[in-house]
Amino acid sequence: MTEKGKSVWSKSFTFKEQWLIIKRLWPYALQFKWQFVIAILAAAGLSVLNVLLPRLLQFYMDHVLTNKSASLQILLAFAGLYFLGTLLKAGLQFIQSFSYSMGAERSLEKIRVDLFAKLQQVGMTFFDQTPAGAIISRVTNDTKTLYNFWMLFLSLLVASFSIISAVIAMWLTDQMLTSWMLLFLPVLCLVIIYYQKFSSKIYRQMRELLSHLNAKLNEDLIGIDIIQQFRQQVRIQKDFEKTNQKYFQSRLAMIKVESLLLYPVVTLMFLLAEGITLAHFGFKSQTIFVQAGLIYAFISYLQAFFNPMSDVMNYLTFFQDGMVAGSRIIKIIDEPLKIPIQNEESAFKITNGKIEFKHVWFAYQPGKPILKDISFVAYPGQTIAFVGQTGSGKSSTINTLMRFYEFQKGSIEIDDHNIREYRQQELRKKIGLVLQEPYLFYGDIASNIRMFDQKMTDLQIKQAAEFVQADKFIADLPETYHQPVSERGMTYSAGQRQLLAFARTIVRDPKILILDEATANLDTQTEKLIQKSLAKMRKNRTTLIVAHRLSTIEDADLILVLDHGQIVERGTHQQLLELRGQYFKMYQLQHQQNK
Ligand SMILES: Nc1ncnc2c1ncn2[C@@H]1O[C@H](COP(=O)(O)OP(=O)(O)OP(=O)(O)O)[C@@H](O)[C@H]1O
Repeated sequence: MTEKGKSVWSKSFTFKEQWLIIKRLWPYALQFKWQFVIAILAAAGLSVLNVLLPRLLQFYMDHVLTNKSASLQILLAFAGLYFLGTLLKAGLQFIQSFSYSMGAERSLEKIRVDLFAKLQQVGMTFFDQTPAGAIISRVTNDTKTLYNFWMLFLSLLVASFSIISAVIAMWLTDQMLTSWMLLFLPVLCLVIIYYQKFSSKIYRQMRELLSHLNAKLNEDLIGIDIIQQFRQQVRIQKDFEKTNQKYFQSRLAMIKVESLLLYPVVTLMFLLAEGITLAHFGFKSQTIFVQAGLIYAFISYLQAFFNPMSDVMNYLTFFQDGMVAGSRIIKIIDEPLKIPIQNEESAFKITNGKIEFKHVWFAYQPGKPILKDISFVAYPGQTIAFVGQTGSGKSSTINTLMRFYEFQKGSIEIDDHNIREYRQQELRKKIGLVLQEPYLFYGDIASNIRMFDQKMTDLQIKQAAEFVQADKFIADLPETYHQPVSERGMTYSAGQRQLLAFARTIVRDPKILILDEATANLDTQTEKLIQKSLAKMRKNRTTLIVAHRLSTIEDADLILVLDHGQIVERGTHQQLLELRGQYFKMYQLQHQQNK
């Protein structure tokens, strides 16, 4: 739903907008043009066969069956010919459906790849502004919707071929009756338009309710611990049942509309046309002899004329959806890159790990500075700690150094070179970042340390685990380094997950280490254990630590106290205590709490 409560699915597009969307999606289809061309040729062949086969039967009924002197060979020849024709029809049907679906699926696969590639480049700002659920929906649901949109084109083509060939065949059989049948065309168009309007509305409601159901499910699963803690299960269950019931009702409405209108209306018109045909030939037979085969053939042409209409009606329901899905996909593909630019030609290497912030200003949103005039130097091997109230800008300082976001004023230097002068790969390789909540991937312990770098040896992984003292808990696991990890590693304790994150970082031997509240989620006992690993990791590395618990950073070479994005105090633990300012107050407060 949009902010005004109006659904995105009801967005209407002007003809120009629709044309632009189709024009943008067109190149994806063009890449698989041969699949589509083959499918179209098969569709054309099918429509020709659909009129040739009844013609053959007509001849058989009127000239062979009625001819008593026809030999068995002729009868068999007709049977064989009809059988071959039917076989060819089945073959063409297969080619049409298979080739078109392949082309459609391939083009959608390409769209998904492009979308994913774009998501890797758009930068953090995009993710701040776009909910994860919406992005997942773009890559999965919207591309799936486009499949039906592609199928609409096929159904329109098949219907056009079918109508043209049927009308030609009917015209050659009986011109007057064909003229009457042509009167059905505007009626059919009206039925299609009416059905499309009606069914699209219900379909849209159905989609909204489904996304509502998905969102509910997502929220309920993510917040399951809070739900249980606050004993909200019954309310949540009832809520879910209500949403589910609404969705069921909308599905029911859709099923009713489809069952009532989709096929029966076209069948009804076909029956009417059939009745007119029989009446027409009945009257005609009063004056001239009418052959039975001719009537059969004409009715078969009528089938070819009416049958594809149900498919067109069915797929037209997805037209609006296809437009919405297409426009949203294009929006991501066209999203301007917000990732900070690095000099990818540069050969600079980070060798010492000196970091210098010079009067850095940074804002997530224009005009709202979060970091104001930040300056400090971290000499190689030193540990610098950032402390301050929540929201004071500690993590934002790290975000600018990690180049997740572009800062606006001042400069950041590493080993006396502008940070923009390093290749992104060099920065990512030489700066190790450990966050408060480590993310473990589906796989096993080893793959989570290796981070899918196949060049890394098992020995390196073991050494890294030993270094951070993760080896002890790994040795106790039934499958040690091959113990499976699933569901973001939720079967491991917070401390174990953090040790794995340390091992994963240290195995890459970074020159600079950044710990953003890396021990905040741990109990004091585990934290003490982990501090030992951290002390080893920090040796010979420039380390920036963001911490709430001041006891963990007392030994830092420099402590920076941030307040509303500014450094308000700086010094060692001892110096800051003597200063009796903000740091002193924070220290006293924590000290009292710990007593
Ligand atoms: N991605 C973002 N987009 C917009 N504003 C943000 C974003 N991240 C943080 N902020 C804002 O920037 C300010 C500083 O946030 P930051 O995370 O740097 O604080 P912090 O000192 O690390 O806080 P904490 O100790 O709670 O982690 C806050 O006002 C916050 O609301």
